[in-house]
Amino acid sequence: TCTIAEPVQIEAGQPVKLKLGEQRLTLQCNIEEVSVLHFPMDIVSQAALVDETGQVFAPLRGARKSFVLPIGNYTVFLDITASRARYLSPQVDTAATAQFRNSIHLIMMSLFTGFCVALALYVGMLGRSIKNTGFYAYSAYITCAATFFVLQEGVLNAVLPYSVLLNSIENKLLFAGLTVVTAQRFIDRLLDFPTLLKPWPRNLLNVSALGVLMLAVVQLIVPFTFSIVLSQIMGTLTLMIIVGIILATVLAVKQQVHCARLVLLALCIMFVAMVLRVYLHELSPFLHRYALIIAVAIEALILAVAAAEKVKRLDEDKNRAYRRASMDPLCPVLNRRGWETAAQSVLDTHRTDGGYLCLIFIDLDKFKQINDTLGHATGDQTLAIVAQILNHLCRQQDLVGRYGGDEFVVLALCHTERQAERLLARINRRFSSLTINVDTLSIPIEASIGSQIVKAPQTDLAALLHAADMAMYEIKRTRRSPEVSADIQA
Ligand SMILES: Nc1nc2c(ncn2[C@@H]2O[C@H](COP(=O)(O)OP(=O)(O)OP(=O)(O)O)[C@@H](O)[C@H]2O)c(=O)[nH]1
Repeated sequence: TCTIAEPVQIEAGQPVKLKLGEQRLTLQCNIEEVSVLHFPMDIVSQAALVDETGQVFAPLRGARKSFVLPIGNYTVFLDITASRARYLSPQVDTAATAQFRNSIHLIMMSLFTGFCVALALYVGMLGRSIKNTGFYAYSAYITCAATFFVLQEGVLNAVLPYSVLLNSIENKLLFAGLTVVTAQRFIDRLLDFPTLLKPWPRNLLNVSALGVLMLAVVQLIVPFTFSIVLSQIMGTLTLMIIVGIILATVLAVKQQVHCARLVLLALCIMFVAMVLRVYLHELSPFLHRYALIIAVAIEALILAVAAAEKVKRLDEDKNRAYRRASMDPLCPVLNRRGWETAAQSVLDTHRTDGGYLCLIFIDLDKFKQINDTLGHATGDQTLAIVAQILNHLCRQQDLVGRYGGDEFVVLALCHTERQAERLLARINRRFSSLTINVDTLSIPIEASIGSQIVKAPQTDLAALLHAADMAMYEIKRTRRSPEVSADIQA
C-alpha cells in the first residue's frame, strides 16, 4: 500500500488538488511486491521522485510518468511542477498490472491513431476526386483531433521521454483550437450553413471558431498566468460553439438537409460520452479512460460516412446537370454539343489506346413529308422512336446523338475492323426495312447512311464528320428517285 501523507492524508489513487508551480507530495509506502507509481503528464510539466537520502528514482519510459517502487517500508517525495491548479491521481500498481495497462494503452491509442489517419486520407481523397476542398477540412479536423489525443495521452513519451514540446499544455491547447476551427469549417460546408443559417448566426460561429484559434495561438506566447486565463476563455467559447453547432444541426434535420441526421447522431455520441465519462469510473475504469477516444473514433466514422454520402449526392447532381445540358430535349440521345464533347474524348482515347473508330451519319429520307402529311407531333414521335432504335442497335459505350433535324450520328470505338463493320451492317440492315408505329399509324422509314471506319489517330472531329456526311450524301444521291414514294398507311 501507499498513502499520500502530505499535503493531504489520502490513499494513492485518490485525487490530490495541485497548486500552480512547484510543490512536494510526501508518500508513505509499504510495498510488498515491486510496484510502479504512475500518473498522467497532462497538467504536470516536471516530476521527480526522491527518497529521504535525496536519491533520485529513475523514471520508466511510457505514456504516463512512472517510477519503480522497490519492496520495503519507506517515505518518498514526489517533486512536481504543475501547469494548472487541478486534481492529480498518482496511482500505485504492481509492476505486472502497470505493464499490462501500459500495453493496453498503447494498443488503444495505436488503433485510434491508425483509424483516424485512414479516415482522414479516405475523405481527403474523396474531396480531391470531386475537386471540393471543403472535404479537406474533415481531414484537417480528424488529424488535429488525433494529434490532440496523442499528445494528451502522452503516447509519444514512450519514444521521446521528457520532451517539453510534447507535454506542454499550451501545445495541446493549440491542437484543441485547431480541432475546433476545422470541425466548424467542415460541418459548415457539409450541412451548407451559408444557405441554412441567417448571416448573423453563421458569422457568429465563424468568428467564435477563429477566436478560439487566435486564443490558442496567443496563449503559446504570453506569460504563463495570462495563458491560464486565455485557456479558460477558450474553453467557454468552445462550449458555446458546440452548442451553436448542435442547434444549427437540429435546424438542418428539421429542414431535411442531406446528412444532417448523421451529423446530429455523431454530435450526440460525443456529447453523451463527454457527460457520461465522469460517471463511468465506478462502472468500468476501462470505459472511464477510453470512452472519449472511442466516441471520437465513432464520430469520425459517422462523419466520414456523411462526407461520402455528400460526395455521392454532389456527384449525382453534377451528372444530372451534365446530362440535362447534353441530352436532346426530344430524343433519348445526346444533343449536338453533348455528342461533340463526348466524341472528342473518344478520339483522345483512340489516340492513346488504338483500335478502330466507326463514325456513322444517318439522315432520314423524305422526313419533311411525314411532317407535312401526318403533322409535326407525329414527326416528333417518329424522331424519338428512331433514336430509341439506334440506342438498341449500339452498345452502351457507343455515342448516339441527334446532330440536327432528322440527322443522327453514332461514334463507336471498336477493337477490330470487323466489329466496326458489324455495327454498321446492323444499322444498315435495320433501316433497310423499317416501319415504325406511331399511335395507329404504320410509318415506313428510310434513311441514307454514310460512314467512316478509320484506324489512324484522329485529331479533327469536324473533318471526320465531314467525310461521313459526304459519304451519306453520295448514298442519298444514288437512292433519290424522282417520285415521292413514302407509303404511309393509316
Ligand atoms: N417533327 C419535327 N420535324 C423536324 C424537327 N427538326 C427538323 N424537322 C424537319 O425535318 C425536315 C428535315 O429536312 P430535310 O432533311 O432537308 O428533308 P427531308 O424531307 O428529310 O429530305 P431528304 O433528307 O433530302 O430526304 C424539315 O422539314 C424540318 O422541318 C423536329 O424536331 N421535329
